[in-house]
Amino acid sequence: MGALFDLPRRRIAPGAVHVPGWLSLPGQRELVRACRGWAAGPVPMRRIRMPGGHFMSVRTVCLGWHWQPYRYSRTAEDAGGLPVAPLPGWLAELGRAAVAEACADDPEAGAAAEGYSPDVALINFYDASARMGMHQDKDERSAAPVVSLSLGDSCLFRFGTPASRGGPYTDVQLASGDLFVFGGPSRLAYHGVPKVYPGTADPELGMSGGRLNITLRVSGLKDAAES
Ligand SMILES: O=C(O)CCC(=O)C(=O)O
Ligand SMILES: [Fe+2]
Repeated sequence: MGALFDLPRRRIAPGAVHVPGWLSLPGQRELVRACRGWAAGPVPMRRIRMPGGHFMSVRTVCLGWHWQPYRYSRTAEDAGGLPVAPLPGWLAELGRAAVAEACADDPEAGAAAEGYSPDVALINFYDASARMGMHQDKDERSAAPVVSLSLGDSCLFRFGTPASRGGPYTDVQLASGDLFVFGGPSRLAYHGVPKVYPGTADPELGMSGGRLNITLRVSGLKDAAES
């Protein structure tokens, strides 16, 4: 990589890398602005209703493909029925750079990163009391890594293994600007967000509170084979 200096990079599990401070403050501000726009529609940011009837505490809006438990579609049947907004090219490009950054110690994985082409983004907003239970990201039909970008308040991110929801796991603090990539043997690892730390964001960020998380994914889906 042509980085000016080496960012600290922590391997959390095989295929899972945490890069603190990857996004600059101006870069974070730009993403926060973009998230505001996406949250406004055409598909509104909403609480997802789970099959058991309860609603997630996190609010979510999608780009590229709309996710609801447990499938992707091009239209938001559970949120007004409109077509989901496209995933902008610059965001896919950012995802490519993220995978390259995470793989900087691993030339083979780094070469594969050049072909990384995410077509789904989930944008999650956490207020002070929101959290996300342990789950796998497994509705994609691709083994390509998931890229996670954090903005706003810090959180506790719990990262386990693909084998069990119950652990063992590693607890990581994700702060604004942090990158987390999980792929390879960790692609289907259980993970969740048990806690957000209110008031920890830089006031310069332009968020009045809460945490945003953007995950970029490769759906592996084609329009003709929607599921
Ligand atoms: O908010 C996070 O850091 C994780 C989000 C997540 O796991 C998901 O959207 O599937
Ligand atoms: Fe997830």
